[in-house]
Amino acid sequence: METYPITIGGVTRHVPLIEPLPGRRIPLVEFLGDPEFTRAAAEALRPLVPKEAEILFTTETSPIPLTHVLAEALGLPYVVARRRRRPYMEDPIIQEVQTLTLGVGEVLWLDRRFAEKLLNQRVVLVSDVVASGETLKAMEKMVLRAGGHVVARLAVFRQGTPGLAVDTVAELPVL
Ligand SMILES: O=P(O)(O)OC[C@H]1O[C@H](OP(=O)(O)OP(=O)(O)O)[C@H](O)[C@@H]1O
Repeated sequence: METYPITIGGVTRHVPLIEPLPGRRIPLVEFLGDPEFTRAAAEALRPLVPKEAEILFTTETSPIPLTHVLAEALGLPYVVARRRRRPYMEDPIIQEVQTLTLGVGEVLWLDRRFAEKLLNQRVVLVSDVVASGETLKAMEKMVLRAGGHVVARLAVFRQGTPGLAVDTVAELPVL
C-alpha cells in the first residue's frame, strides 16, 4: 500500500493513501491505537484552546483519543457525538451532516444527558481533520441547540478549504 509521511510535534507516521472519490487521493490519519502520535497532536493543539474554554465537544471515532488526551491536559470535561443511535439514548439531539470526506450524508446523535453538559458552557469543537467543514458545522448547530456557546473550532489537520473558519496546526495534501 502506498503511504505518505505525516509529522506532528516531531512524531512521524507513514499513513496509507486512500481514494475516497475517484481522482482524489488523501492521507488517512488515524489516532486510534497510537498514544505517541495522539499525545503529539494534542500538545500541538493545546495552545489553540482559548483560556475561557469550559468543555470540549467532539465526534466518533478517530477524534476521541485526541480529545481525551487534550481534555486531560487541560483539566476539562468533554462530550462525544455518536454516529449511530444507541438504544439507551433518551431525547437525543439529532443532526444531519453532509460530509464530502466519505461522499455520503451522516447523522450525529447526542444523548440528552450529554447535551445538558453543554448548556450555558463555552464550548471548543475538536476534530482530527477538517475537510469540507460540514462535520464542524453540524457540531456547532448541536451546541447551539443544546444552549451552549462555541468559542473555538479546532482541528489538527486541514485538508482543502473548509467552508468555515477553523484553527489548525498542519495541512494535509490532496494528491
Ligand atoms: O470536514 P468534513 O468534510 O466534514 O470531514 C471531517 C470529518 O471526517 C473525519 O471523520 P470520518 O468520517 O473519517 O470518521 P471517523 O472519525 O470515524 O474515522 C473527521 O474525523 C471529521 O469528522
